[in-house]
Amino acid sequence: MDSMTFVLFGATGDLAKRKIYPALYNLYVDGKIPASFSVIGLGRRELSDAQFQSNVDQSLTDFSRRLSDDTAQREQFVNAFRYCSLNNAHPEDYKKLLDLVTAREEELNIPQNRLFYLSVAPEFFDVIALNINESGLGDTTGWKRLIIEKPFGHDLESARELNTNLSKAFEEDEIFRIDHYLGKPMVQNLEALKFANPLMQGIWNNKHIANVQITASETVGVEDRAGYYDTSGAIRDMIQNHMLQMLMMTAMSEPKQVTAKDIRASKRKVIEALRPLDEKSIQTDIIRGQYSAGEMKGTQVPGYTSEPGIGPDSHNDTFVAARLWIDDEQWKGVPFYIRTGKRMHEKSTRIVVQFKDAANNPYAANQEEIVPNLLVINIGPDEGVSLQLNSKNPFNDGKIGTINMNFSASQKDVPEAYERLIFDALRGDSTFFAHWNEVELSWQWVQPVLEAFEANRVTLHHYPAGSNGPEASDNLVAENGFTWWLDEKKASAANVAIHV
Ligand SMILES: NC(=O)C1=CN([C@@H]2O[C@H](COP(=O)(O)OP(=O)(O)OC[C@H]3O[C@@H](n4cnc5c(N)ncnc54)[C@H](OP(=O)(O)O)[C@@H]3O)[C@@H](O)[C@H]2O)C=CC1
Ligand SMILES: O=C1O[C@H](COP(=O)(O)O)[C@@H](O)[C@H](O)[C@H]1O
Repeated sequence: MDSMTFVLFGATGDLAKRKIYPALYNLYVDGKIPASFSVIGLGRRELSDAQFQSNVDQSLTDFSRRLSDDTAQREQFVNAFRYCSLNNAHPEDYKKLLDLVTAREEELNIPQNRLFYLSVAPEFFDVIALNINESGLGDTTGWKRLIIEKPFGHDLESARELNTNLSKAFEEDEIFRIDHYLGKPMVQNLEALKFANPLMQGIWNNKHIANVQITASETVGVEDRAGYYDTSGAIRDMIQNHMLQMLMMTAMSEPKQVTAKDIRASKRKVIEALRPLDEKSIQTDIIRGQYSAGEMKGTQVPGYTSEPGIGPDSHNDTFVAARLWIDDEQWKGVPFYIRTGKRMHEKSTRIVVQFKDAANNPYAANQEEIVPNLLVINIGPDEGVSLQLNSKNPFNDGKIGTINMNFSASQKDVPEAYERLIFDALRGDSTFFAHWNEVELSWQWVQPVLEAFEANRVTLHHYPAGSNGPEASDNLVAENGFTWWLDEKKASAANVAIHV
């Protein structure tokens, strides 16, 4: 691993303290970052190095998944941090930053390898890249890389504009666009599950698969992010990025080799083959929802429009379900359903693959109940895979019953998504970062939906907090003769479609 300088914009922010410092620390403890490294934290407020180091240390106490007993090691880690007060929009501040970065490189005698991490609001992404370029910070004799947080644009046009601006300062292979779902172990495991097992490889197609369901349900509501979420909604917050990324990872065909280039090429083929939505299919294949007041684990919670910071007339989507079609030979005729929502019954991210029924089922004549074979990939909070099969039940006169073969992947102390992703960026492996083509094509698919939502041309279904979303989402899968698998509890209260 190359020695390097980690330049962190937004070093006094929430993400830095909750995710980035603990991730760096755990990598350090595991010997996964170079012995000689320097971190330069940036923010507008004035802090001394000692104050900054103490804040970093506190964030480890508060958020690290583990703390080493070795206090000398922790001290050494924190000593690598320096702080520089900088306003993202002030070019003169970048000169000061360049001086500090260079001085530290000389002091530590390390090459000019610089990783710039933009943990700041998206409106700063362009201006920071521009200033890095113009100040000379980007003129290194080593490598330079940029890690950029979401959201990558607000719509297709702004994403393209952002990309054009970033590419004036960084090449595509220097840009690491974070989608933290790509850092989740079971999402990363999808390729191995499919391609390292001939059993799966042979049946991963429309001859054997009836439908695929990808769910990311959350129990939390808007929390304290009203300003961001009310202008984003589930469609931008989850569908454009995490959900489409999971769809690409699930549907992609075998890459030539297990390299970033080939995996990304396979993913790109999926998103390219995604059937575009027209006005008619937006009406039939997209379900928009918003939570109303309801009960979560015995506690009454307010509806979305009564949340702090949200106006009573908000039409924002807190739930989206969609039916997608991948128009290629492998997936022709197989519906892919995706859905995500806040204030739902349970926190669960999972992929359920339902296999087709056998063409000839000799047990049908005996009127025995044969259930579909299901492959369930649990992404979180529990991680694992289970396969639902039919089998004779010795305790029930040898009648056919359902068995589940379970593999639980949950382990204590596994690296978190940010840890894996930062480690990959440090070693220049972009496999689990979103390539610009994927981001652009995702926005392209989503764009007509954004416009239809904004013009209020899609029914907004209200679902009670604590339910599995609007009934319309159940109907979406029922139309093809399916049901959402593994929904523990159906909404008891009626769902109401209120207006168009
Ligand atoms: N928090 C989270 O869980 C997640 C966050 N993200 C993304 O990460 C990014 C950062 O989020 P988060 O940490 O929550 O944001 P915060 O609002 O907590 O932090 C923002 C940071 O930006 C700095 N900042 C703000 N304005 C300026 C400026 N003009 N010049 C220099 N620095 C400035 C602030 O420092 P100071 O006040 O000292 O100027 C602070 O360090 C965003 O893009 C967000 O969408 C993505 C996923 C999850
Ligand atoms: O990116 C985001 O993801 C979280 C859900 O992430 P998870 O890892 O807990 O599944 C979501 O709550 C948030 O709104 C969104 O911005």
